[in-house]
Amino acid sequence: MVKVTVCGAAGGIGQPLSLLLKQSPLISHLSLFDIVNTPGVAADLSHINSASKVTGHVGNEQMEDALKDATIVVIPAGVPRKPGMTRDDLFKINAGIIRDLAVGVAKYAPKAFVLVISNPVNSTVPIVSEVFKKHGVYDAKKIFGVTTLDIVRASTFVSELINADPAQLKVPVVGGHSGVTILPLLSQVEGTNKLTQEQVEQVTNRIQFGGDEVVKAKAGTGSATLSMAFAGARFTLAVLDAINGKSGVVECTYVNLEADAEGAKAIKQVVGDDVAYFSAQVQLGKEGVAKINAIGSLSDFEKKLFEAALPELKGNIVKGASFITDAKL
Ligand SMILES: NC(=O)c1ccc[n+]([C@@H]2O[C@H](COP(=O)([O-])OP(=O)(O)OC[C@H]3O[C@@H](n4cnc5c(N)ncnc54)[C@H](O)[C@@H]3O)[C@@H](O)[C@H]2O)c1
Ligand SMILES: O=C(O)C[C@H](O)C(=O)O
Repeated sequence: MVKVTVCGAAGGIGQPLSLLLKQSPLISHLSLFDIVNTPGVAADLSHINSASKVTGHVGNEQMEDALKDATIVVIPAGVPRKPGMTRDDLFKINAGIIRDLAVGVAKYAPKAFVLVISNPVNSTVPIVSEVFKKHGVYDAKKIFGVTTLDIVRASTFVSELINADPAQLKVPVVGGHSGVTILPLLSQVEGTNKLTQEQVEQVTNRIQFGGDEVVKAKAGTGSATLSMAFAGARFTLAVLDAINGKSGVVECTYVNLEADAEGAKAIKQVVGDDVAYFSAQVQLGKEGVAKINAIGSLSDFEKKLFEAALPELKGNIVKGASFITDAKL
């Protein structure tokens, strides 16, 4: 039995993400949790003729049923940005939402893989980790920040410039998931040597601030939902493939570097010892993180991007972790 629980399943991301997951034969039970509307969403999805069972659960009293025995918990719960806001501006509302959901997962599905979509990802992932530590159920190999949308955007934007197939083009994007902490490694992509430095800088900026493009276009009604659902489903299905024993599953994702001590050593040589979380190319296995790949070679331009990213990333990590470590649960 493979149960996947989506927390925030009635939302802008949650609904299309659940639709995409309903189509997967790898899932036998799709459990939809939210503070509103999941019975309706579940009834609607349950008419789709794929084999999985769909259940809807609303509010804290139904949280245990929603979560128990889950193999994977995907979390797109919380508030999205409006124009003019940074992702960090969401911390004051979303930190508490993520903490409470993490407490539920730690109690009712302590062995689940946790896939965190809610922003600010750079801080919400440390929040989940610290809650799990407090409950004595922490496994760094199983807690992931979903940065797949950055990868999806990078494939789209770069392929337009080098005339490649966006579905096949792989562009590593490492670091974190907000503005300058998003680090696209274009120098590692075949075909980008024909780009001018100006093109490299422009497309890097577009990948780093792609989220703002959508927030601005949606003009106060939210942020990326459909592309995020696509990206979230891709990452969830990659994790499921790895759980099912498929080899060679590699995705960029934001993890605690403790998840792989050897991999961490190589990454810390580049980013310093005091960066606890980093999005890197991660080999996924049955138990979660199997190996964190090295960052690889960087151009001089990319080295400068790293310098700009690290202070903000470190601050975001400390802010998230201390929200739990400095509080009485
Ligand atoms: N990681 C990424 O790349 C990425 C991409 C896009 C959006 N996001 C983030 O995802 C989050 C959700 O975005 P959205 O557009 O779907 O927002 P939304 O407002 O449309 O949906 C959020 C849902 O969360 C639910 N919710 C609120 N508190 C909850 C709780 N305590 N338990 C369960 N559910 C709860 C709401 O009822 C709502 O249905 C935002 O924080 C946004 O910034 C992240
Ligand atoms: O930009 C946002 O706030 C949502 C998301 O993180 C994104 O990258 O689209």
